[in-house]
Amino acid sequence: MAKSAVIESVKAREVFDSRGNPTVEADVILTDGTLGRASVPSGASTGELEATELRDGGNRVEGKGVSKAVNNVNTEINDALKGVSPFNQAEIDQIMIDLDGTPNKARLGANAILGVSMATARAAANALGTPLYRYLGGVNIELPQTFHNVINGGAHADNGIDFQEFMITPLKKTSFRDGLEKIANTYHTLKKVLEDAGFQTGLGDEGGFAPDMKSTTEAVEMLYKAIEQAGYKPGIDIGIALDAASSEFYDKDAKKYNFEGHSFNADEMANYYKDLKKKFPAIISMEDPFSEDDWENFAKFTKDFGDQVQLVGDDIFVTNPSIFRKGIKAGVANSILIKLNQIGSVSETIEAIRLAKKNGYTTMISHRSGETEDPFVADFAVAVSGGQLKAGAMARSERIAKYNELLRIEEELNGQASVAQFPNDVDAD
Ligand SMILES: O=C(O)[C@@H](CO)OP(=O)(O)O
Ligand SMILES: [Mg+2]
Repeated sequence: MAKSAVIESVKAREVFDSRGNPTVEADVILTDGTLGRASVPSGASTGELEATELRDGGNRVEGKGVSKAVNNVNTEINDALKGVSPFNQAEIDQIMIDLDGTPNKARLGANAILGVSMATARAAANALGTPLYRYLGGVNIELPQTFHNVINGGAHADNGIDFQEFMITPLKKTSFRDGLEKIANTYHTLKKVLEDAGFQTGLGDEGGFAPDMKSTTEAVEMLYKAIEQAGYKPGIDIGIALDAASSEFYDKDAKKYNFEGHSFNADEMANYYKDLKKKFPAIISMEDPFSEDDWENFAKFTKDFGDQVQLVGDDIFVTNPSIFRKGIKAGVANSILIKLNQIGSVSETIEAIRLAKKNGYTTMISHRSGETEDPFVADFAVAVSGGQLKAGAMARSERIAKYNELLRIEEELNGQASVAQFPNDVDAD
C-alpha cells in the first residue's frame, strides 16, 4: 500500500444489470498495482432532471448499449486522470465534470463519470487497506435504517398497482441483524398471506412480490396482515413506507393525478394520503407523493402534513444540490432520496447529503431498480452515518448483496457503531 500511488489507468466495460440491460463497470488501476472496481445502476422511473445516462440508441441490445460511455472512459477520462492522486475524491470528480463541460454530464455520460468516481474511491480505500465505508466515512459511521420494497407496482411490475413501492422497515431492533431477521420473517409471511388471498407471488424488479391487485389499500392491508402474522406490531416493531412515484401518473397539462381510476386534483390527492395515514398509522414515510412538476402542492402538503409523516423527495430533487437548495427554500419535503447516479459523482452526492443534514432533512440512500451485484451503496450508507437505505426486498441477489454487505460490516465493527433508528422511534430495549 502506498499513499504516494497515483492513477495509472482507467478502463471500463459493458456488463449487464438485473434487468438484463447493459451498464458501465469501471476499473481504476493505481501505480502500486491496486485495483478499484465499481458498476453503475440504472433506474426505470427516472426524474426528468437526472444527469444523463449515455445510451447508444439503434438496435444494439434493444438500443440500450453503453459502448459510447465505455469508450469515453477508455479514452478521454483515462487521459485526464492518468497521474492524478486517487485520494482526493473532490478533485477527481471536478476534473471529470470540467472535462464533460455540460451541466448534466450529457457529453461523457453520468454513467461513465460515476463509474470512475466510485471505482476511484474503492481504489483509494484498497490502497490504504481500509474498508470503503471507513475510507468514505472516517470515524463517524453508523449502520442504516433499511427499507425493503416487498410489494412492487408502478413502473417496476406488470400489475395494476399505481404506487411503485410498498416498503417495510424494522423499527425496534437490537442490532442490524436483528432488524433484518424481522424483515425476512415478515417477507416470508407476506408470501403466505398473498397466496392465501389467491394472489400470484412472482417478483417485480426490486425483488418484492408483484401481485395483480388494483388498490393501494389492499396492498397495505396485506402488509399489516403479514406483519401481524409474523408476530410483530405494525408501527411499533415494523413500519411501512410508500413510494407513490406520482410523477408517473401525473398529467401535467391537466394538472391531475390519474390514480386508481380517479382523476384527482392536488387537494383530493392530499386528502387521499391523509386518509391512508389515518387508516394505516404504521405508514411512517411517503416518497414523491406529488409530482416533480408540482412543487407548489408538494410544499403545501409538507406544511400541512410534514409533522405526521416523513416526506421524501426523489424525482423532484434528483440528488442535485442546486435543485435541492431551491426545494429547501420552497419548503418541499422533509427528507431527500439520495441516488448516486442521479447526479453522477460521489462528491456531489456527499454535498447533497451535507445540505440535507444542515437543513434538518433526513436522508434515504437508494439503489436503482436496475442494479448489479456491486454493494457500493451499502458501504456508502454506512459512511454517511445516520442515514436510511432502501435497497429492495429480500430475494434476488443484486438486492441481498447490499444487505449481506451490511451484515459483514456489522460483524467487522463488532459493536463499535450503532444502527440508525427511525426519527421518533425509541431505542429497542
Ligand atoms: O423511484 C425510486 O425510488 C427508484 C428506486 O427504488 O426506482 P428507479 O430506480 O426505477 O427510479
Ligand atoms: Mg422514488
